[in-house]
Amino acid sequence: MQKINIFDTTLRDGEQSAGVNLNAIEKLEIAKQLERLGVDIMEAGFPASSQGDFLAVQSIARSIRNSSITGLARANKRDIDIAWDALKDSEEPRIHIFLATSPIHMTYKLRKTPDEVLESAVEAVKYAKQRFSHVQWSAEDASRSDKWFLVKIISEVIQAGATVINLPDTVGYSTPKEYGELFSFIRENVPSIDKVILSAHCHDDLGMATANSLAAIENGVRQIEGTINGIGERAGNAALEEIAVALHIRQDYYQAKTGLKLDEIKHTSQLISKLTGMVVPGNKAVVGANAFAHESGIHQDGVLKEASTYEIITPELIGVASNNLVLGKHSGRHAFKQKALELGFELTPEKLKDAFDSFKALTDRKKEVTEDDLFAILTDKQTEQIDVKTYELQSVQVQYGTNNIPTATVVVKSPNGTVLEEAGTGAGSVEAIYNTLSRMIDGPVELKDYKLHSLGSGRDALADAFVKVQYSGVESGGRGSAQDVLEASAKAYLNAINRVIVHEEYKKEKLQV
Ligand SMILES: CC(=O)SCCNC(=O)CCNC(=O)[C@H](O)C(C)(C)COP(=O)(O)OP(=O)(O)OC[C@H]1O[C@@H](n2cnc3c(N)ncnc32)[C@H](O)[C@@H]1OP(=O)(O)O
Ligand SMILES: CC(C)C(=O)C(=O)O
Ligand SMILES: [Mg+2]
Repeated sequence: MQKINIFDTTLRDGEQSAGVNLNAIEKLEIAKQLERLGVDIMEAGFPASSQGDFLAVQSIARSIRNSSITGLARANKRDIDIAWDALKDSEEPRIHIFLATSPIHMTYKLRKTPDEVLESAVEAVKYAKQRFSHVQWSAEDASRSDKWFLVKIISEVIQAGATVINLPDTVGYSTPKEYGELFSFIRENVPSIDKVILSAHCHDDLGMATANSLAAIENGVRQIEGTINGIGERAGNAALEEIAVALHIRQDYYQAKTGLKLDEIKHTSQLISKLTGMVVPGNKAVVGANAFAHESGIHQDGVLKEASTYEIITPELIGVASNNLVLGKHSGRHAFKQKALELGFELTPEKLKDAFDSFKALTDRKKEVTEDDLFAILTDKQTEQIDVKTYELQSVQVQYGTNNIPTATVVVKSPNGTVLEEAGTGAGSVEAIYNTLSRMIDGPVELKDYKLHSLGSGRDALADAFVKVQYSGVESGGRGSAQDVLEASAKAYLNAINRVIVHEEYKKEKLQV
């Protein structure tokens, strides 16, 4: 059975999804979960792209021990130097250098001749090799590149010291047959190809990212790149959970496996969805809410008689509903802590106490506390920086009538401890709250996006609100969950502002060290 290395780029290419903006604290939480999932390599970011990304990559490189950490760099010395500074404390520092090789990218974007691109690639790999023992080189837009040019440049970067060669389908243009043949061609024509690991990196513009990745495996690729939930630039990257489960279920066909702990998939997917605000579609393969739901009579009849009639994947395989510990009004701290651990949360005693208090408050208002509810509470606590003073919602009240102008009265504790109270109106209840809150915040806030959905099912399901605001020169996303949609909306708005404040403090603290 061939082992396939999983290279997760949720924190780099995944974060390139339009509207997604994770701060360093959230990135570290995701990295810890990716480590639990068992990814072999984690691309933590693009250190030269911003100070925030540099700090995030550095903190991940210093904290994660069971996955290799890498960072992206362009083919220039500055990006490589910055990547080294961010990654040098990791267990096994590795760098990912990319440079486009297609005529269209070389001519119009890089404005370089093929010879100049070849020279830059070789120079960059040689330079990186002076520090990094693992150097991955990617031929950006490989699937639209001239194959003989690829043979030439790959041969030379291998000679310069590259240890992994990645041939991305950058714009999701390739078909499975073509993409597989590209790898066969390279394997046949680059004499030194056995010295390196070949990697595939697919995008989903034509909906073929998973199929293309699997075709690459059939043609000798030993590393697959992708993201959880398939998030990423434009239509996204290949969804790693789909590839890992496909290899597991169709071991008979592929004769290959990954080292992923498949029962961590659901938790990882939920965490990433919650922190990025990118909702997983119900019909999404493997992790969608309906992935194991049988609706029609003939299917239900078949499943009742013998599950394998319509069920090729069990929910337990990916970690859904694996235990019976039900939490409610009468549960205590021990059961709560146990449940938190089962859900993959290791909270400090202080945060665990806060989470327990929120859970108890919820049991007073809600008959049944579901795993989705617990997940929301625990994620909020886990990513909260309790030592930074932020805005705190104390109360929100809205008067609404079909013939009245909605009016909100909001009480908020500001970071300096002052309790502020304001009232304001809006075209709707949420707008009334947001107009009021914006007057209470120090500095202008511009609302860019607002989304609301329910967590789980049932009439007392929690509301989960997601907003995007522009504040202090930064675009920031915020989340809030509560039983009431208006409270969830108010919390999400303040959370977006607080994330900017926390991140500024985090940067100040890290840059002083
Ligand atoms: C396929 C991918 O996913 S690639 C990764 C894409 N990810 C990102 O771009 C996210 C982060 N990016 C950023 O924050 C910014 O683009 C930065 C900080 C990296 C660069 O910002 P700027 O210096 O303002 O440059 P800008 O983004 O406008 O243009 C990119 C420049 O890099 C050059 N470039 C692009 N790819 C490469 C490469 N692989 N190696 C060297 N130079 C490159 C372009 O030709 C252009 O150079 P020019 O200024 O001489 O024309
Ligand atoms: C940086 C490279 C590997 C990339 O993301 C792509 O080509 O899609
Ligand atoms: Mg990509």
